Amino acid sequence: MKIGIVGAGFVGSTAAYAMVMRGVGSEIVLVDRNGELADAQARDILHATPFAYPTKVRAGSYADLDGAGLVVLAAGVNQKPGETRLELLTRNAEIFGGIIPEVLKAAPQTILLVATNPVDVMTQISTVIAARHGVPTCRVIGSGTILDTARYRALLGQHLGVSPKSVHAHVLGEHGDSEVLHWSNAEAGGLNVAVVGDQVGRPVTDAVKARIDDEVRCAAYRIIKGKGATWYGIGGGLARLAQVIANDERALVTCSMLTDSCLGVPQVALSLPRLLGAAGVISTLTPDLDEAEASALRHSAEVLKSAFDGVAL
Ligand SMILES: NC(=O)C1=CN([C@@H]2O[C@H](COP(=O)(O)OP(=O)(O)OC[C@H]3O[C@@H](n4cnc5c(N)ncnc54)[C@H](O)[C@@H]3O)[C@@H](O)[C@H]2O)C=CC1
Ligand SMILES: CC(=O)C(=O)O
Repeated sequence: MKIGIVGAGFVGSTAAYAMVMRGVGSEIVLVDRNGELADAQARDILHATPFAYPTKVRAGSYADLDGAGLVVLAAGVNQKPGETRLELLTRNAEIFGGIIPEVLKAAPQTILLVATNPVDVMTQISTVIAARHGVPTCRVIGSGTILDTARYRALLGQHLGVSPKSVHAHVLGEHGDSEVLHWSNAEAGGLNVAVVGDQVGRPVTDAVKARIDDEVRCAAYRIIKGKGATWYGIGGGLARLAQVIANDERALVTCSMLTDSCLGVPQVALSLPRLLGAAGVISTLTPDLDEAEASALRHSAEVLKSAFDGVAL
């Protein structure tokens, strides 16, 4: 599959590198308004292919996205220290208004995978713009909480002394401050993590849960304070989503998509467990939430809905 990436900064270039390392895609085209940057990133990543897979990597224009099965959107501004994702909305919405028609002119059949923040609202904006070009909702996906879910699994795995690959736990709702860690059904080895914690002598106490919640929810703020931006986690997450789509895996992932109704909040893009394959999102699962989790997810949906409603499109 040919993959386009618009925005060759930290996130876009790391996604391309992670795709090359995983052998995802046969060709990757990097597009950026800074053509010199896109060209330099493409050359640098191409030079890693002998150590990975023989992917063709190059910089290009929008016209070079012709025939792409997937286009990742990672263009726009990122957060400065202390800034929230939602504070980026006005600037990035304007940028997407220009980018999406160009992408769809070259690749009308593509799946759009949005990474730019605030990713859920940007996904909803992209869905509205793409619909004007005949693109169905299921082909406009946001990376959503793929990254937060990875952070949650990594930290839970670390606490339990268990591989994060054996931990099945999800972050739902906004990729952002109102996100919901789904504790009541977090599992490892088919058992609730609370039971696993007791059995391996590493109890998942309320204090442990509070620490993991804080580390997941505030991860971006802390990393941005230390190094200015985040890129490895999301780069890995975008490459994994691309792999699921390219291989028609029908994997269950937490990603964002415009959703008809979430706990009574209509027409909002947010993350829920979704079945993903070559055609995009095939179906969405309804998570089994306790009362507090349901209330937190409804609040998250309301935050996102109100942010989207404030955008002029
Ligand atoms: N969804 C997620 O989990 C994550 C999302 N992000 C978001 O990804 C976005 C990109 O972040 P970084 O790569 O760190 O920023 P960056 O500044 O390194 O890269 C952004 C790139 O977009 C390009 N760009 C800007 N306007 C453009 C336009 N109109 N057309 C083409 N290219 C354009 C810039 O030239 C720049 O190279 C930000 O919104 C950031 O918040 C970052 C980390 C995780
Ligand atoms: C920047 C961002 O969205 C993250 O690292 O979660």
